[in-house]
Amino acid sequence: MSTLQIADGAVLAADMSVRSADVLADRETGRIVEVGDTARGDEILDADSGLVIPGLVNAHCHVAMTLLRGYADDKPLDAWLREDIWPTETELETDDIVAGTRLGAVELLKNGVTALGDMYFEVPESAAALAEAGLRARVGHGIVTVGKEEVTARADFETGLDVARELDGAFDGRIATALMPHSLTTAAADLLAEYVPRAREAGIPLHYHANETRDEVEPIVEERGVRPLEYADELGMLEEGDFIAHGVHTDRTEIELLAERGVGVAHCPASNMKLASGIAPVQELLDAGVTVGIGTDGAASNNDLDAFDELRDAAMVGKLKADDASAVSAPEVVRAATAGGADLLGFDSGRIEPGALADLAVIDLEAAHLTPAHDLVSHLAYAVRGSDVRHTVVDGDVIVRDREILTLDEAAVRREAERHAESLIARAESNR
Ligand SMILES: N[C@@H](CCSC[C@H]1O[C@@H](n2cnc3c(=O)[nH]cnc32)[C@H](O)[C@@H]1O)C(=O)O
Ligand SMILES: [Zn+2]
Repeated sequence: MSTLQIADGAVLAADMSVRSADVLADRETGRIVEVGDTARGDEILDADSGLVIPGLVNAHCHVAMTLLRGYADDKPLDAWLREDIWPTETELETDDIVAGTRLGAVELLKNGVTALGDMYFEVPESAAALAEAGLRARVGHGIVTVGKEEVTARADFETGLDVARELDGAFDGRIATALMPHSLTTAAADLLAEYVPRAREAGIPLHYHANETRDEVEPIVEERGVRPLEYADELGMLEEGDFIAHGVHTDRTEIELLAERGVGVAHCPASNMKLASGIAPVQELLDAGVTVGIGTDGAASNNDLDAFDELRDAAMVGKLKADDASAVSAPEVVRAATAGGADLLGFDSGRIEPGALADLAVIDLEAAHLTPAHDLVSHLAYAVRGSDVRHTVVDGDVIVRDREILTLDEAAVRREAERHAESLIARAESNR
């Protein structure tokens, strides 16, 4: 057994209590073996004056969209996708996506994110880039059929099913998959009816955008006479292990349906604010027993991948929505961003306890904005920033040490991303 000892820090336990302890991880199994006064490990990671937390889980993202960061802002979802994002995305080549994914991976890992849900295209290559950077991810090919011929639409579903089958468990289990139809309005009903059962046969869960905007809910209600999640249920798209993104405009019946089916929600507060989509009823979801995780969504609707920002946004808008300052409390958001997200993605992480995956982040508490330290859970929810992350560990391997990423050359990654972003935009604009 080769071990990593995260030494001399305070540790956040699953019950949200904090105590001084060392964490010992086995690098072969990638799991935590001991929390307490451990014997010396083979390698020591200094966590003095630090808080060891489960690595944050970014439950819903389109990582390679870092290339489109700041390219199109200040528009509602539908216009933003149709006028700016989709026309540009048609120009994306595999190496653009790899460059954007590496850039996103640097940002995520340096901000203490250890696992994510990623919906995009060129998944074999982007999943490899994520895993090689050191991230754990549940990935899928985003399937869109609107505006496509039947053959092309079907081919998109085939690609989605193929990558989900082929990549599940790849990279020593760091990569898991899902069938990812883009949304209930952008993926055709007849093809969903055909492919969802095929995913089930292969034991593949589903992930899709749902109830994100009002404009998405109304056409389904008008055309089918049921709420979007009832429609999803008719298609067999609400089974345990599935998770949706957003769930902003969900009514009581839909919330109960999610709870009954054991389907979780990746809440993306910044994206929902920026696109003026609305505010998800997070406290109601939690009260109903729905698992809630937190996601940044893509960098073009956020515009960064700092999961700590997201955690704070989730707490803030959760209170506004509930009209209650006690709603979406600090412990609740911290749990959502760690164990909640891990449960959504189906990873055995998000909790610091023996047997759990050793996916961890160490927060540097020596900062003016984190002084005094009355309550570290409060700090995690309201005061910590991504830049306070000192170390990040995945599978017991140190990926970020003293704010430096060890798996990638950050300067080279930034240069490459800049180059790909420029050429992508130039190609897209010359087509207009
Ligand atoms: N294969 C599809 C692409 C789907 S990937 C997932 C898509 O979700 C888009 N996206 C990013 N953020 C959001 C959001 O908040 N809501 C809905 N879609 C989004 C993203 O730009 C990307 O086009 C195609 O052929 O067009
Ligand atoms: Zn999204």
